[in-house]
Amino acid sequence: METEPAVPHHNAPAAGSKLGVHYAQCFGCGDEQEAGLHLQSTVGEGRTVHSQFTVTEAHQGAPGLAHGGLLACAFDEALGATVGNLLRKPAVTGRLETDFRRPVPVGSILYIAATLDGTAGRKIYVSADGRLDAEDGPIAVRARGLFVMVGLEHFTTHGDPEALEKFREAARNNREDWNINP
Ligand SMILES: CCCCCCCCCC(=O)SCCNC(=O)CCNC(=O)[C@H](O)C(C)(C)COP(=O)(O)OP(=O)(O)OC[C@H]1O[C@@H](n2cnc3c(N)ncnc32)[C@H](O)[C@@H]1OP(=O)(O)O
Repeated sequence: METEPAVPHHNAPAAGSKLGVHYAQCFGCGDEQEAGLHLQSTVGEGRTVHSQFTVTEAHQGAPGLAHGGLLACAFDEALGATVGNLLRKPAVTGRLETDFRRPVPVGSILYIAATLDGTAGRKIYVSADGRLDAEDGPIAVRARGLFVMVGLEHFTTHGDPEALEKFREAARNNREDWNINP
């Protein structure tokens, strides 16, 4: 199947829009996860979303350094926020590839710039660079993701329906026109 350019949904938030928490219990962005990443995202120009988070002591692998799996989590969240908010269709991570290029110390801020690269049927290709301490800082991590569009039954069948209602409530509060159905 040929890959096509990803076209943002006509109701996708405009460049400059800050994206809210999509689910309070989400480890990536939730405000009810004390040790979570508290990733904050803003829509950029074109098909991009800019996210950032501060690496804390709760995020360590080696002493004083971020855990690689946790950095992968940050990219999963940043790429997922890009897919979800720009395409406004439910999708889940099918594949996530990460290149760790530099250590990421506790106290640093990781700036993640993600771009929708294309779609092919239900598949969505997205990639991101994570830079240290500034939007133009040195690249510490790069990631590529494949997300797969799913129906709402993915979450009702495999997840917690009550939690899903919380998710939908948060989505309604963030943007009333969120279209959760693919
Ligand atoms: C505003 C919202 C913000 C949200 C942010 C959230 C960020 C966090 C996102 C996540 O972490 S989601 C949780 C982690 N992911 C999962 O739990 C997904 C678990 N996997 C599944 O449920 C299924 O495997 C999946 C839905 C991904 C695919 O199963 P399906 O049966 O629906 O589809 P299928 O297996 O036929 O695959 C569809 C296409 O994707 C391709 N595909 C699926 N998984 C792949 C893979 N891993 N690598 C390469 N290709 C893959 C597959 O080959 C196929 O390609 P073709 O259409 O060309 O044939």
